[in-house]
Amino acid sequence: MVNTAIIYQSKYGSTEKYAKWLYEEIGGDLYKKSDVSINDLKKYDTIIYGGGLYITGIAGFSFIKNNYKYLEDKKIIVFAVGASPFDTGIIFEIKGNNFPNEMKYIPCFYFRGAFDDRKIKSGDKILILLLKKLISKKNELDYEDWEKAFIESTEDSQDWTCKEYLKPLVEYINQNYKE
Ligand SMILES: Cc1cc2nc3c(=O)[nH]c(=O)nc-3n(C[C@H](O)[C@H](O)[C@H](O)COP(=O)(O)O)c2cc1C
Repeated sequence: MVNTAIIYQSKYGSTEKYAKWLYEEIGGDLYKKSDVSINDLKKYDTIIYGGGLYITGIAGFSFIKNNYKYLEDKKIIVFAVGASPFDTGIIFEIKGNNFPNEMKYIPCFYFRGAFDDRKIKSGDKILILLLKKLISKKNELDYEDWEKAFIESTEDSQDWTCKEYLKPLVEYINQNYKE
């Protein structure tokens, strides 16, 4: 798809992996969020934004939210990458936590990422300790999905990234946006 920009923000590489796999599948132009300005996006019909999940927020998504008025005439698709296992409620949760009302119609996809304790940056190490402390004060039965996955995945290194997860997104694009 020539007229498509895939933009991503990735801290530890999972979202980047999915963005690159997607680029291999559908083409277009691939950008790190830090390398692109809203002006650069004027020429595209379709904008696909991907970001890692950090304490339920999609990394860098304010770039899309804050510039939404310039993007309203475009087709937008969002994907998020996190440690939580996939279930049908997760898209609802991600949208609830990240999408303002006027953006709720935007299609959103979720892919499972990775967690490697050895690669965690020092700022995140402190955050992880604090989060673990907070979460562990709750009754295990009350854990949100991401909290459960967070506690389990931070015990060990895990890599759930898999190209197959992209299938629903690629199918969606082929069905709806193929020129
Ligand atoms: C401080 C911290 C907070 C996180 N919060 C969440 C979260 O809320 N939900 C989730 O599913 N995964 C969470 N994760 C896991 C990351 O989303 C996961 O490692 C993902 O693969 C990161 O993608 P990236 O490497 O492209 O940034 C968190 C990880 C860290 C280090």
